[in-house]
Amino acid sequence: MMNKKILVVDDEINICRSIKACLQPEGYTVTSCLQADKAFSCLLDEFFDVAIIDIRLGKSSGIELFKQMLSENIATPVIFISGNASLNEAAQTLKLGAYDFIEKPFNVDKLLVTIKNCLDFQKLKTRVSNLEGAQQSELLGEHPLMDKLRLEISKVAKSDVAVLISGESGTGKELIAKQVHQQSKRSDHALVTVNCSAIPNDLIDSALFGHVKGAFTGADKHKKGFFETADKGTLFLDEIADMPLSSQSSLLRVLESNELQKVGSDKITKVDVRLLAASHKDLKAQIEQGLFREDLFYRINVIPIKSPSLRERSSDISLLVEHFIDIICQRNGMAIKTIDDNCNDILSQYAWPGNVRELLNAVERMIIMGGEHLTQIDIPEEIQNSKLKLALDDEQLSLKEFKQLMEREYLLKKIEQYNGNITEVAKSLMIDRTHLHKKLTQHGIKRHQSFD
Ligand SMILES: Nc1ncnc2c1ncn2[C@@H]1O[C@H](COP(=O)(O)OP(=O)(O)OP(=O)(O)O)[C@@H](O)[C@H]1O
Repeated sequence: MMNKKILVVDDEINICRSIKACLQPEGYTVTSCLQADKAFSCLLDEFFDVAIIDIRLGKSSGIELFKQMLSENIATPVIFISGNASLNEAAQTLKLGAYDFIEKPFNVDKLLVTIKNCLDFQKLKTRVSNLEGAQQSELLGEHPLMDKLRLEISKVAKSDVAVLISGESGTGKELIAKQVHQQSKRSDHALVTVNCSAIPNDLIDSALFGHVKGAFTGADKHKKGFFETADKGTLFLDEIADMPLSSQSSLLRVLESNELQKVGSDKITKVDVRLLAASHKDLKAQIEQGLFREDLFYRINVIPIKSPSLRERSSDISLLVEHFIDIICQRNGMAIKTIDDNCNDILSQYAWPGNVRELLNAVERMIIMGGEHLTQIDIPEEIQNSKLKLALDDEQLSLKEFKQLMEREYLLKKIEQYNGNITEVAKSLMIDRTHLHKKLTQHGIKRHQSFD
């Protein structure tokens, strides 16, 4: 049984009946509607794999219904049917993005083939967008901790259990969730990502479970929640520690029963969702402070995965930098820039509190502001300054080495301050230009393109 859901919208009851009679024996579940407004509320309430809509619906129009669907981001593909529509109207439906148009009276085989092609096309579209997503969501790193992480991902992807991804901010928790989804049997369906900290507390329930029209002030239409959008796919709840306690109870109920009630409704809707969650906060500490429900913690933490900080795998920094240079230059239509080897030493010594996200931003800044060959002076100041702090803390450093290091850092800072203008730098340091050039050679500071 293929169990695909089809919505038929036609104001002639006999057409609805005859389409139902052809589709049901083929394993389709068919819902019929005689009016556009009823059809629209069905589409808001439930997910359909295909909608078959008549262009002329008594007083209303199938094309208007389709426009309403587009404005609500209802992604159900539409096949239009009509016995008396003009060529112009047929062309209009296709232009708006309908999958196909069939003229009435149609033969059963033609309808069945069109539905099957439409379903195949949808499947292909999801695959292509997943593949595109997979390309952008490659987890880079050759450190053994990354090999371990990739192995864990491939194992959990084969199961359907809840996974809790922990790790500092910017370590790639969202990428891990994408990988788990893409490698799982749910990859032909949606991965819905929700950042719980970005939704106001009083709207979380309606965002997750949906609401019906009039459920609260401002609820002027029915709305599907993230759970229903993720039906048959994966729901990734990022920053789950920020979810209020009352919503945590509702979430637990839904996870245990696989059923939900929209806010303001007593109708029960079945959902089939795999849950992934992430937090950079320590959930055990949150439980102790009474901020997170212990029973929910056990429900979402069936398998824990830890995303390592960049500090723990600093040997991966040069590889990440090269990759980011390639993608950022390509994205901005620039020739690929090169980078000095000693930049990697400096970048590897920094603590990276914002992890890979901070590294990505730093490289982006260096590319935008720097020349064709990136050198130490292109590295953002706060990262350079951290080197001074490290030097001060380094008990192995001799006075001579410390003085050399300070001198080098000071020269770089001045060069940046005067945009590489050597005459100005020499003047500010109260030495002559020849002396300054000698110092630069001695410290291996290369001439930047904007030097004089
Ligand atoms: N191993 C990696 N390889 C390539 N890119 C990575 C890697 N880890 C993280 N990134 C990139 O770093 C950025 C931040 O990653 P992501 O959003 O997944 O982190 P996060 O842990 O979910 O952060 P937060 O806790 O703030 O939500 C993204 O642009 C992501 O593509």
